[in-house]
Amino acid sequence: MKLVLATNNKGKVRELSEMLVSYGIKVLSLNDFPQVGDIEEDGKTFKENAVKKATVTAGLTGLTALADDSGLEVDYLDGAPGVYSARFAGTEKSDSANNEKLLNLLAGLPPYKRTARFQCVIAIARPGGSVHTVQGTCEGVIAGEPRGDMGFGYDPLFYLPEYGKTFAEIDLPLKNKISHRGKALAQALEYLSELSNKEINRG
Ligand SMILES: O=c1nc[nH]c2c1ncn2[C@H]1C[C@H](O)[C@@H](COP(=O)(O)OP(=O)(O)OP(=O)(O)O)O1
Ligand SMILES: [Mg+2]
Repeated sequence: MKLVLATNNKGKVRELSEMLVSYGIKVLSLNDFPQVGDIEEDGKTFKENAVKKATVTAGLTGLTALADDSGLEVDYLDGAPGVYSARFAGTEKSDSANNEKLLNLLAGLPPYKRTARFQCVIAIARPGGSVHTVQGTCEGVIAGEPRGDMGFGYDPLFYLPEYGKTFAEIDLPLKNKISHRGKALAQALEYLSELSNKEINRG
């Protein structure tokens, strides 16, 4: 089975590919399809954005497309940055500027008030028009300073009390096991295996 990842985020591509390839799925990226330009993320929810990115990509490539819309919800900020996580500090989408803005907004706040969660909605769209969505969540605490250099985005600030580490301090297989994206993708893989079984049975 062939799947095109409807994302321009290299960190997501790395994490999604690692799991998909181990299931024998052939993974293509938007680099292979320049005709899919920038897709405006104008939805109010992760689900709306994921569905849009997957549907547009499936339509323009003629292949099954998988999109991920994700973000960080910080309780003290009433769920911000949420769907605006990528553009938190401006439209140029800088991870370091986003992290700095988040740290400044939480300056002096004790750990028990720094609770947060990552959300991920994965949408799988087929060229015929059908779309399936799944979601995953991962709870954590916003650290007082960045730690670690693995991962991407807000990983250096996303601290997991059970592990005593941030997402940027754990390796990719462990992150995929416990992360919002890994949990959503596990369900997406179940759906994909049902799809490919159906296709095989249809001959
Ligand atoms: O595991 C994660 N570890 C750290 N940060 C993360 C993670 N998962 C999402 N995030 C952050 C990155 C970005 O600030 C926003 C996603 O925004 P989102 O629009 O879904 O992705 P994006 O614009 O980077 O790429 P694209 O839309 O092409 O898939 O949440
Ligand atoms: Mg985006």
